[in-house]
Amino acid sequence: MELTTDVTDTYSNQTDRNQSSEACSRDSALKTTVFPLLYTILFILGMSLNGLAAWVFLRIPSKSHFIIYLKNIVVADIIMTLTFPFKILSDANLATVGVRVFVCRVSSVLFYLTMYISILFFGLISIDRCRKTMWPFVGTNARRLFHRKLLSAFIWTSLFALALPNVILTSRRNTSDRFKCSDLKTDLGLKWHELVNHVCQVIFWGNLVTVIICYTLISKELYKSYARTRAQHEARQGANVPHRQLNKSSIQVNVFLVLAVFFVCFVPFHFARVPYTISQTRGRMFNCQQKLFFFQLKESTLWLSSLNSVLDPLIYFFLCKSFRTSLFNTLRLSPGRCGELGTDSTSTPLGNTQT
Ligand SMILES: Nc1ncnc2c1ncn2[C@@H]1O[C@H](COP(=O)(O)OP(=O)(O)O)[C@@H](O)[C@H]1O
Repeated sequence: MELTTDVTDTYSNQTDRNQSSEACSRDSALKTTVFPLLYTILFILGMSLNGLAAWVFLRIPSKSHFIIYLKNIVVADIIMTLTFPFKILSDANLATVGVRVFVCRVSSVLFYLTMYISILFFGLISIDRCRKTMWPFVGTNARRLFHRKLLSAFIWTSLFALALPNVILTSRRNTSDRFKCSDLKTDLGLKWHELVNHVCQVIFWGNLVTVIICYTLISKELYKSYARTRAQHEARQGANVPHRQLNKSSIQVNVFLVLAVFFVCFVPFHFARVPYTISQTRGRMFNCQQKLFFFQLKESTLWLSSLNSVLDPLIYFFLCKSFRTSLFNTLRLSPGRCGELGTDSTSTPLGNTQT
């Protein structure tokens, strides 16, 4: 009798575990179908738009800080886009174990590396746009341009050095075919993974504050300049000037493009990342349902971050006049009304730059 009860208990425990591991399996339709489809769209758009952007930027000399930063973002976006096919295959369960290990060890690490490189260069772009707005007549010279190139190399090298241990310390053999990236990490690897995520949170929130401060200063400066121009115009004509209104709204859209991209793409991920990293490194604090929830939240917001690689080319188009001109020349198109985006005198110091 006792034996029967024991066996029944063991059986029901086993069944519970199986049921709960099924309920907690990551292999939902969201992971295996929806995200692979969404990433395929991003891959096609990202390769086309960033390929075109790289081709255009190759024709533009690095004559300003702004262009140097944008070129760095194009390179980061292309590398990020190239990691998507591995993620698609792995998430859709179409990849071999070897490819899934490669995703954990190399391609995901490259993905995050390029994401934080883009975030850092966005911060630098905001500072540069702010400087241009406050001191529009201060130019640059070869020495300063060289310093910006050195700074770019420093950013790539230091983020690479920070991410490299995530590759090296993902060295444990998988014991089953169903494994998570954290299962492949050594104890030190898990600690490093947590540390890197904390550092990356600091990088992100630091840059977000920088972008907000810079664009608030830019908006103020622009408004002053707009009010001045409008007053001069009204003094001359003594009437309302509707076409100015149109220019003002186009300026504001451009000013807030960088901010909007930053908020939509990166803020949700950085909120979701905190509990997910804790669930990876201190697993006992959560049950498997909670872990699954944090994973799905992280994956959904990660897609928004990946969307950044497709939205960046829009930023080049709207904020960089040299890019637009070179693009229209390359495609042998007439700029039409788009040429006006960067020629509005009130917007010259802003993002809508001649550089
Ligand atoms: N901010 C980061 N910088 C560099 N590498 C990272 C970063 N965040 C995670 N990684 C690495 O990317 C790989 C995938 O991590 P993660 O997305 O957390 O795992 P999972 O795909 O299992 O959810 C791991 O090797 C991890 O250490």
